[in-house]
Amino acid sequence: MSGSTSVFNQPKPVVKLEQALLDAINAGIAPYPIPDGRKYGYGTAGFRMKANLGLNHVVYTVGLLAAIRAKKRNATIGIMITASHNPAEDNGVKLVDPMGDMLEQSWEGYATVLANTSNEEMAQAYEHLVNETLVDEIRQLQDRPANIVFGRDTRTSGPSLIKALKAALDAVGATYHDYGYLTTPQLHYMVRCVNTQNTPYAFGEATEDGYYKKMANAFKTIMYGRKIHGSVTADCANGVGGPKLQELIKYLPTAAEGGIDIKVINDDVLKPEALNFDCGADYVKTKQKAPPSSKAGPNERCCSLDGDADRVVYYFTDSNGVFRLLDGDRIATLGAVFLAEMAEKAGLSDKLKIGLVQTAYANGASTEYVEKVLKLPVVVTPTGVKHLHHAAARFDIGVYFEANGHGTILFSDNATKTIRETQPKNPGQKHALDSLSASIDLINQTVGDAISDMLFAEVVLAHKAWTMENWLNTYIDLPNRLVRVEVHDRSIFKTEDAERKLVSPKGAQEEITRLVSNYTKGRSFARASGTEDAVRVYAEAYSKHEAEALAKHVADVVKKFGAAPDPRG
Ligand SMILES: CC(=O)N[C@H]1[C@@H](OP(=O)(O)O)O[C@H](CO)[C@@H](O)[C@@H]1O
Ligand SMILES: [Mg+2]
Repeated sequence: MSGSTSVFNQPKPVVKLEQALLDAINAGIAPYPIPDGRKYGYGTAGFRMKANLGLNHVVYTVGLLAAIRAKKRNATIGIMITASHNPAEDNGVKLVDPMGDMLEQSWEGYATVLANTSNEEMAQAYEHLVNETLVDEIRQLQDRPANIVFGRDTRTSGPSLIKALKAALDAVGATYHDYGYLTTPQLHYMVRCVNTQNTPYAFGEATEDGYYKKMANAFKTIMYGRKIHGSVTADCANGVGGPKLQELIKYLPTAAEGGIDIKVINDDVLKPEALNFDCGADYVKTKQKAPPSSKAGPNERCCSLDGDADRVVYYFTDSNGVFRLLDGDRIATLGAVFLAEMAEKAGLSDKLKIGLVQTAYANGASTEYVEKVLKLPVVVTPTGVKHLHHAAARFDIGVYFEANGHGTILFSDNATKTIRETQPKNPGQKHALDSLSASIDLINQTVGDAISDMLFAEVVLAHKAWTMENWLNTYIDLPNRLVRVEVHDRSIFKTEDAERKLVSPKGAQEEITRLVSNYTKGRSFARASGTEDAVRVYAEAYSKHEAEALAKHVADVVKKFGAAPDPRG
């Protein structure tokens, strides 16, 4: 992109990099020009697009940025190549920061600028970026090693993208480890393990074997003396989660040994076009039905992962043949019930502040259940996992989930220390402390992890001896409706109060508030999507009919305010 480097504060480099390095950067990117007219943006989920629209150019620039970020943080940085629940022909790339969290938001802009830089300007842009980000420390930092680890999902475009990535890392002399196939949360886990090894807060062994062992050991500890009833059918979206779950199963005790019977379906990674097709978490959540391939009978426990295994939802067909979804809100409340109960049994209720974090899309009945029945605080944040993650980190035990099934549970350093150092006074307290301690290891705290979340849900159901019906009956979801409205320019829809109120266009919120007041238990909001060119309208109310009517009326308000300007002026 011509002139792209002008966004950096320093128009002229303060420190000149060696010509050999700049030449290597230019030579490396030569095979990967930006196709005409393409523009890229680092969004909620990194860069994501049809793989053949210049994604290898983008991946190369992500490699360059990762090297700079690794020097800046003096730590290993992760890169994941995946397009999650998107169709097979898409792919994407995102960066993972040292503790296994998402790239710091202030660097997303650098990623976008570099991705939009033309091949001719790449070395110069890299030099500018080094000067911009490594500022005063530049002389020492430039000489620091840069270490990167990366993995990918099963898409056919993966190998060529990895080739572009390696070209970038080789050009700037970074060291790296290629993990091959990994789920997104496994890559996050590896990054945290690498960066914490030989420290008092070591996260684990940075290998797949280490990941499975840590999870399996924690599972055995919590399961002690409990029994999982029946089997769970896990739909793996024909993605990388399939083989990885199969691998984990080898480490887990079987049902006969007091363990778990996981029936893996949709785990065909040899048919690339099958990925996320008519299966997976996104299919089940948006279509509100089981994948057609599912053979599960009435009341049988099922769950679906997405293509990179960072989301999971549960479901079953009840005795009347009605499909019942237990989404992220349900997994969150299930986790909260268990952890609050264990904290109480461990005598730590006063010491551990447990809270739930949701977005405005969480069903109002789940919020009411947590606040009124569980008597735990609920915080609402804007959409996007990074917002939830940060809010959850403010609790001792912070449970966060998006309704779509992406979420995890965070334990603060204080909580971990308290749980691990409290001396039990009786067997009951010991069991509760052991269960809490094992939960810390079972849950992948770096990011939502479908496999770990699934095991945790299974363990909690076993502890409570709950059937799917029992779980469903903890509260009754308010009927709801999500509508997508296409408008002339979605950027005029600006919100406040965790996206629950529109501040612009002027007058729109007043109309929505007036509409909502006509409905029993009515709640509705409109916000611009961060991932699609549309405004989303969510509505819930006491009855299905009312929820649908409210959604339609609010969508009409959005259409009216979002209509194209009158061409006659
Ligand atoms: C209503 C909804 O499900 N929104 C999704 C969707 O965001 P939007 O900004 O609404 O397009 O994609 C995000 C990224 O995957 C995910 O975090 C979020 O939950
Ligand atoms: Mg995903």
